[in-house]
Amino acid sequence: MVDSVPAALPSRPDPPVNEHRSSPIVQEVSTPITRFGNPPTTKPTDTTELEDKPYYPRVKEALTKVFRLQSFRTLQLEVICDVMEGLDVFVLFPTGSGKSLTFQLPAVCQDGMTIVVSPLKSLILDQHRALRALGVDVEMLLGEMADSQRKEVWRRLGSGHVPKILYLTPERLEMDGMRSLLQRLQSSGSLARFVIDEAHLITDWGRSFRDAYVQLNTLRTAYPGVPISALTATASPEVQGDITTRLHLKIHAPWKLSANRPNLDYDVRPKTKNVLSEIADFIKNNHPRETGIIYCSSRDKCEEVAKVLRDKFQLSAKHYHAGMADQDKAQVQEEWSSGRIRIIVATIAFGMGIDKPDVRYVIHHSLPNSLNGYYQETGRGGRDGKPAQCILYYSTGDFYNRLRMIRGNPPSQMRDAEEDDIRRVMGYVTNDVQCRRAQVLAFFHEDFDPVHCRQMCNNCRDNTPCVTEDHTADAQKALRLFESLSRRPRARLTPPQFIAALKGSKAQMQVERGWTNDPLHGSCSHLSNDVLARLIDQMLWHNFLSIEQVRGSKDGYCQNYLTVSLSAAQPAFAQLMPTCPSLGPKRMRCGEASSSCCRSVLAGRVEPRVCGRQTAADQYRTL
Ligand SMILES: Nc1ncnc2c1ncn2[C@@H]1O[C@H](COP(=O)(O)OP(=O)(O)OP(=O)(O)O)[C@@H](O)[C@H]1O
Repeated sequence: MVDSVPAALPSRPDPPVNEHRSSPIVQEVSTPITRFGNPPTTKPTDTTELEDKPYYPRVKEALTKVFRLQSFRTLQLEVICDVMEGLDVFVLFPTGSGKSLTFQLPAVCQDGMTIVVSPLKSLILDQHRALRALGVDVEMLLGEMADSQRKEVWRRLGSGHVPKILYLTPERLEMDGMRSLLQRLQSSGSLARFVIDEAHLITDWGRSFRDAYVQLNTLRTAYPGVPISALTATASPEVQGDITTRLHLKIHAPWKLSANRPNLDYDVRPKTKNVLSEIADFIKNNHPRETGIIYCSSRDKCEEVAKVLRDKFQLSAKHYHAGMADQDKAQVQEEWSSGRIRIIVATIAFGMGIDKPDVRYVIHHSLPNSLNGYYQETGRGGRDGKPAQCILYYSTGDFYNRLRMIRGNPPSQMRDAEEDDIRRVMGYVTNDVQCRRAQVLAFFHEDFDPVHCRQMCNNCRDNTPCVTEDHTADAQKALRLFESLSRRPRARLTPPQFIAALKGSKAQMQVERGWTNDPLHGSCSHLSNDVLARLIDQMLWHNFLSIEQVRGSKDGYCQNYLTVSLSAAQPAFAQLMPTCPSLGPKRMRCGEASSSCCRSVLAGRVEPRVCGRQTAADQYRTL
């Protein structure tokens, strides 16, 4: 069983107030140009101007006295001033950068109530508890609350003595009575603002039919004049546009910081059958006493991995997934947060709202579902600003499993988008040339100069020279041969049989089936098996070919057969250029593919070109 949508999590324990409140991440985010080179997307203003604002003394006092923080992080004050002036704001800051303060602090300083719409019970419980610990007048409305508690909150809301902040899920906002109550509060001037936390879900869960998030598009018309804040760590320009339109935000542009997390080290490794002992060695050698997260794609896998780490490698690991009882989840999360267990092996149900500062590694035992998810999941690491390692293990098998799962659903736009997501992930993991950080950031349409990666990814650390070889013509011949062979009787081809046909094999079955008579049989005999296997993989990941699984009637085992998805004759083919740069101990001359070819990317949207030697950064553009 797989956890696809983050399910409600139990709360985590009270954060102490607060040993990481002036954590080094402040430095990192606030000095991006000098220390990390990558400038924030919105230029910080000269804050002396903002310090002249009439409300500044109140704001500054709240920062130190209520929130017990010493200074603002980059752009926090700018956003807070907009909020104090009753403007809509769209805050696009990376994970762990301190978005919450941009609405919590003004809420404390302003008259009226700020309503915070948040997707997960765990996020709500957590922020509610942390704010109460700071002495802020905050309430929440959750389905799971005791009747008496809920009634008390309703009574407060009805009496006009409203709290400064009210947290609820989007579904609560839709419930009977809530709209009329809020309209009454609005007419009495008691409604200060709506805040939509994790606003990317308006688009994402719109796709997965979380209707209540989509319904937020009526806030502006139902409560005209009430300002809105939208907050997220991840939104492509399209998603930003979608959020702005759906919420009818009146903004000039989002407040944006670079999504770069400079203290995260990105590493991608092929997954072998020894993956668990590799993981155990990595933990024992590098982080024997530190905390980490291991993400798996299914509930069963989480349980299995945690058990092996415990029983075989004597590591302190427990599993966590949405199939567990609330109480068990709460207990595991508490044990991990407090450091009694060091490793949590989880599905993506464990993610949003996890604010443990000292997570030193995040390992993906299976492929993440999307690059967006990968960014969010790795974003749980290093929230204290200190280095954290992110290792992703990938295998073609995991890709097919995910694809099969997606295709198990009826055709829909969402299914297509999910398929697109996993293909992009494969594009990322197999691009072992371009800076990983640059690839991740490019997904968010952010240009990143790999120089500023400071060798904090496995591609930047790898100095092996490489060349690009243009195999478009070979790929086209291969597809034409495949189309031709698959029109014949008994024409099912497995990938090894197809490679053999491309190499011109005279094996008995190739001859018997008449494949050797095809004029294109053997047309790629000049390529090594490795290069051909990679070419076929590229065509699979980019949907020129697909895999059909057939269960054998005798042994019950599944066999993978290739099928055609996109014909070589289609114009889309020319837009994708499978390339296969090869590795060698010395610089390779163009066209010299070594049989140990093991670095390859598919440079999409790049015009086919003659091969030539260039730097990795010149050669590759983002998919
Ligand atoms: N000005 C500040 N100085 C020091 N610490 C801060 C400051 N602002 C926020 N923090 C701390 O940074 C941590 C992350 O803040 P917050 O939870 O608001 O991040 P976020 O941007 O919402 O991240 P995510 O999107 O991952 O949930 C918290 O522990 C918070 O107390």
